[in-house]
Parts: sequence; structure tokens; C-alpha cells
Amino acid sequence: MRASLIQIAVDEGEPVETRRRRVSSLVREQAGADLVVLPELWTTGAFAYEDFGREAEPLDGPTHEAMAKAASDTGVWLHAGSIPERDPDGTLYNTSLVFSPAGELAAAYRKIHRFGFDEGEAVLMGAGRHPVTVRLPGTTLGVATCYDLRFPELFRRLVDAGAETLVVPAGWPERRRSHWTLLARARAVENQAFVLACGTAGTHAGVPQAGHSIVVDPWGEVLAEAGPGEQVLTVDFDPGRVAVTRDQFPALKDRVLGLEPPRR
Ligand SMILES: O=C(O)CCC(=O)C(=O)O
Repeated sequence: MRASLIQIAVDEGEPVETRRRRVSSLVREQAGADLVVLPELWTTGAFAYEDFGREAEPLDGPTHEAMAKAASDTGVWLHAGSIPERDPDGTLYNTSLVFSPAGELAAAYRKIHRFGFDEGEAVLMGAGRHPVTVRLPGTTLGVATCYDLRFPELFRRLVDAGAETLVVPAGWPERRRSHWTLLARARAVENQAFVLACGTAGTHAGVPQAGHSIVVDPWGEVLAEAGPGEQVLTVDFDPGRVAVTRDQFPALKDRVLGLEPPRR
């Protein structure tokens, strides 16, 4: 299976519509890939809080339209990263969109863990409630977004639902790059799954982005890692390695569920 992670630069100064066209072209350049992955909130930038409301779109808005067409023109599965989605009731969500090679929306995932503590996304957006998996020929994706990477219990739910390839679009800041790499490897090792984590480059809202998109195998080895700038990271991997790893080192089978409360 071939995956291409498009680590787009999100800089202010580039109008959203220009970036949408540029990203569409980059997706079309990935013909021959099976799966193309984009980062989190690449229309606005994950830290451009003031733009969330202005650029929010309905699920079937302009990014949906452009990405559905890019996926079908290219004949790839497209994890189109996330958009600021405006629900008909007015609530904003950080919502990831996954398209089939026919350009159909295969899944929408509203980010469950919102980042920002008492500001930004955490107060401006609603929280998703539903983990999401997507069945592809050859593997099942489990999707999560950026800050979700810090919450292993979500990934366990995805694995329990059959996920073998964990896809994490992000807008991770340079300041905590060491956490990004460490957590991507940890989620791969503990879940014995591939992790495809696609970040952004550039600087927006004064926050330099880490880049360093990364693909990790079920043994925790890094198959490919991007640099800090705009880059397409292409990697070939064998989804069958998940079953082999889980069979040869069956740690997942040793999980003990339903423990008693801690003794004090
Ligand atoms: O957890 C972090 O350090 C970064 C998270 C983040 O930037 C996000 O979820 O948008």
C-alpha cells in the first residue's frame, strides 16, 4: 500500500481559496498512491482561532467539494485532514473528512479532545463523541486528530473496532515536536498498528509548526519522517505486518479489562 502525506505550509498571507486550489493540485500529483493524507485545519491553521468562525463551512461546503473532486480525479482514498465545520445548529467542530476514490464521503470525524485548555479550540468548538473507523481494501483506518494523540484510550477504542492503520492529521507546534514523535511511536507500539501522522509546516498566528510528519510501523520503527518544510512524504507499507506483529508478539491479547478501583 502506498500512502502520501502532504505536509502543507499554512502561512497567513495565502488566501484560503488559493490554498484550497494548491492542495487540490498537490493531491492530483499523487496518482498511483492508495491513500493520501492532509493535515488538521489546513484552510485556516489550527492556531488561527480568530479565523475559525469566518472560515467555518457546512460538511458539504467548498472544501468538501474540492477534495471530493480531487479524490475522484486522482482515484485515491483521501483523508482530507480537517475543516472548521459549522453544524446547522451553529456549533463549530474540528471535523475530518475521508473520501473514497469515487469522491464519496466515506467518513466524517469530529475531533474528540479539543486543544487550548481555557481558550481557542477548547472554547470555540464543540467536542465530538464518536470514534470513527473506515474500511479500505487491505486495511481499516482509525482516525484521530492532533491533540487526540495524547489520549491512548481513544486509540484502544479504535483498535477494538478493528483499526490497523491509525491516521492522525495535525497542526502540531514546533515547541512540542519531541512529544509528537514520541507519541506517534508510542501509539504504534502499544496498539501494534501503523501510524500515519501528517502535520503542517509554516507559521500561522505566530505559532511555528513542527512539520516532521511521520510514518511508524507496528513495531515502532520510523518508516519515513519529513523535515520541517512543505513536503510530500510517500511511503510503501504492507498492512499485513499488523496481523504478523500481533501474532508473533501477542501483547494485545494480554490486556486486563475491568480492573477494580485503585486501593487507597
Ligand atoms: O498537544 C499538543 O501539544 C498540540 C495539540 C494541538 O496543537 C492541537 O490539537 O491543535
